[in-house]
Amino acid sequence: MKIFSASKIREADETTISRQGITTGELMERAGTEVFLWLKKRFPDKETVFHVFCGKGNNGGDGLVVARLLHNDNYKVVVDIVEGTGNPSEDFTANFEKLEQNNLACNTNEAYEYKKHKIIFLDAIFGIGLNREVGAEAKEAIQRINNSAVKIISIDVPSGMFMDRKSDIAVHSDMVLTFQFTKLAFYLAGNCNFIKEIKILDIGLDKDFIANEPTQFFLTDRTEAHQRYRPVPAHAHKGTQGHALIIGGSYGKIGAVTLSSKAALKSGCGLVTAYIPKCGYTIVQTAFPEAMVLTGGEEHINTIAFDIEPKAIGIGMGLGQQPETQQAVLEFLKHQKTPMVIDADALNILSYNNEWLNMLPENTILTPHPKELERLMGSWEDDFEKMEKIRAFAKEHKIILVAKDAFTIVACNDRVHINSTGNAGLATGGSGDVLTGIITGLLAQSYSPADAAIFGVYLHGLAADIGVCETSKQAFTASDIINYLGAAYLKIEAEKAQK
Ligand SMILES: NC(=O)C1=CN([C@@H]2O[C@H](COP(=O)(O)OP(=O)(O)OC[C@H]3O[C@@H](n4cnc5c(N)ncnc54)[C@H](OP(=O)(O)O)[C@@H]3O)[C@@H](O)[C@H]2O)[C@@H](O)CC1
Ligand SMILES: [K+]
Repeated sequence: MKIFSASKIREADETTISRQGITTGELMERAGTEVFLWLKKRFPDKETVFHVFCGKGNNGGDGLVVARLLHNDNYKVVVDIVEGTGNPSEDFTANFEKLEQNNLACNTNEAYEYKKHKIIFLDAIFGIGLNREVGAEAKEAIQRINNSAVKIISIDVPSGMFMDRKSDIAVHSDMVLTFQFTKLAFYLAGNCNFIKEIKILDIGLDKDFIANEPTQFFLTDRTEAHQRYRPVPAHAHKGTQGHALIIGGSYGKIGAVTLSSKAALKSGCGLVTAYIPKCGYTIVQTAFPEAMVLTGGEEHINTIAFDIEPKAIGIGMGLGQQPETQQAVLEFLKHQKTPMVIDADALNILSYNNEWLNMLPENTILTPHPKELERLMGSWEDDFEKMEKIRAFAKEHKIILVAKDAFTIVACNDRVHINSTGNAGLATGGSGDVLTGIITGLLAQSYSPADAAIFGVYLHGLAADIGVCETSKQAFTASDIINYLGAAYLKIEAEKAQK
């Protein structure tokens, strides 16, 4: 799914108004109606109290439409107009007047007499139009909302959240009902406390505009993942499903390479060879009998040489950074032409030898976690700068960068893809090793590097989303990601079949 900037969303808005021959007020009525219908379905109990906090712009206007529709549908509605939210917009004023005509008064300071669990706060103070720091009055309203113990639903965006820069204060939403497009700011690490759940409401913006307007940002949602997924061909055999080579491990870190190798095979490739130091030989052969094993070095890898022809290579997991290992990795990378995923210690070795980055084959995939990312490309001021640096770094070195985070980012071909699956259960040792294994396994199955990275990250997160429902987040381990890969594939197959 495309992610547009606030100014592009305004363009979509204007194009829709002109092509569909409607007014801005009619579009606002449509947007408010979608919110109303969603709320009505989710909260059918007419005793529910909706306390709507409105700013004076169009986000506040949306809030007023919702308030009126709820009121006319016999819900209990309380409306507060928040001061210090700019000059009233035309459509805000029109809807404010309609509210009076419908006998719904604002700012009545009405005390709730209702049971607490039936109160819902609707946040319509600011939307995508926030363009300066929030002033004292609006801040107070935001704090009041946040300090409440009730369910908070934001219209379009959590009020106070900037679309293009770091936000210091914003509503902490349980649910954001956002119009037509998801927003980039929702996925940034610094904003993760502001949103628990996102629901995109279709408000019928112009389809041609959405299809044709270019953007650099995409959300890897279900549709996007389905497009990249390649089912196993009916005539497949282990020779056609690709051979993955996983290089890594050192004394005490053989688990990393074992996890990675298992994940590669479970992602669907035909054969897996693990290239490890001799100290891991019995461990890998015993823990993972499906793998073939090659060795180089005793307790750490000191040479990388083999006579097999893998279709993809994953390197770095548990490798260590002994000088001999570093030398072996650099020598190895110098001659590589095979599609490759570089992770962990192999990435660190590359960061100390930055000039090597340009020698990597085009579209080599790098999978750093935040610390490794910083070592590779330097630090960043905020999430927006980080995103921009990632995009530019991938472009400059003609590589694919998989920046692991709560919402993992894949930068390739001057585009940024934000993953939508995964959860805090993935914050566990070895989950990165598993991801590298999955992506290598997909590469071996002839996925393009971009598809392997984007779909691999999605699949990894989906396995965790399915898994934690049975294991809990606390008890979820990297091995569970591998165990639930099958369920993730089955879910994707079932969703595709439903279409
Ligand atoms: N496009 C769509 O798909 C549709 C969009 N719709 C809705 O419109 C929303 C965008 O509305 P919006 O442009 O009126 O801006 P909004 O966020 O309400 O802010 C209000 C105004 O406040 C001001 N202001 C800014 N910062 C401030 C501050 N710190 N402190 C005080 N004031 C501040 C600033 O005005 P200024 O003072 O700069 O003139 C700004 O314009 C969008 O999120 C969605 O809900 C739907 O109705 C229809 C379909
Ligand atoms: K809002």
